[in-house]
Amino acid sequence: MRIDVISIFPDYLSALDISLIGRARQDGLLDVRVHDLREYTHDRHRTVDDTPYGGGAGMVMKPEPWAEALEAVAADSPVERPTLLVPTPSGTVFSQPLARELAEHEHLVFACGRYEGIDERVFPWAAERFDVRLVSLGDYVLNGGEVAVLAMVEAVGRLIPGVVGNPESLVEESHEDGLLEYPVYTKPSSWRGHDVPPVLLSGDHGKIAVWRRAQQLERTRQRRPDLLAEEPSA
Ligand SMILES: COc1cc(COC(=O)c2cn[nH]c2)cc(-c2cccnc2)c1
Repeated sequence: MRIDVISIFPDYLSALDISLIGRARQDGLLDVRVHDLREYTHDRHRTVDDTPYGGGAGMVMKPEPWAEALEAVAADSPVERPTLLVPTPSGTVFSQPLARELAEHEHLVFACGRYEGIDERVFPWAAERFDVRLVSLGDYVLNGGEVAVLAMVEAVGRLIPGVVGNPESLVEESHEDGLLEYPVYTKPSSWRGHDVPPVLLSGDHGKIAVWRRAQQLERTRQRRPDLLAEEPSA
């Protein structure tokens, strides 16, 4: 998979050089390229933003640098229509199913917005060449999309075969089956007056599986009842 990230703070993405994603890049499983949006400006001050039409506080990212950066990325894309992902509070919610879908794509391009956002006209313009997805990581506002991109690249990258050493560890995990994960424990079995639930020391794998599923349901009921909400019957 090829991943391109466009940002005015490319160094923010240096976390992609280390750990799991860094190793996957060294192993040739991921081709990650980070681009400085300012390389696509032509004025002395390398301007990427301007005041908002209609007034209001803050600044808006100019469309032209984005168009030139996206054209450059599309020019040597391995596919006809790369997927353009734009982290924004006004996007559809990112999820494990979406991460699984994106892990099948050949070329992902991430646009990191800053300021109050990107000129809205960039998205219909980009839609001629890209499959444009505005994606939210949650109902809060960050100063820029970089942190969200790091999260999404990790969520998607770890699903690519070979990136995670033991693919078994990808099966039983939070949200994979729509429920929160069960509690986990390791040695010592008694720690500062807190003991590991005895069932986990029983060696009875059937009972352990039942206990774990019950824990998942209880946790999900307590912390994320929305995940259990019944789909409205059609
Ligand atoms: C592309 O346009 C953006 C992107 C971002 C960065 O992403 C997030 O904040 C985010 C992504 N999932 N959850 C939060 C922030 C704004 C923004 C909007 C209003 C005021 N201030 C900033 C606009």
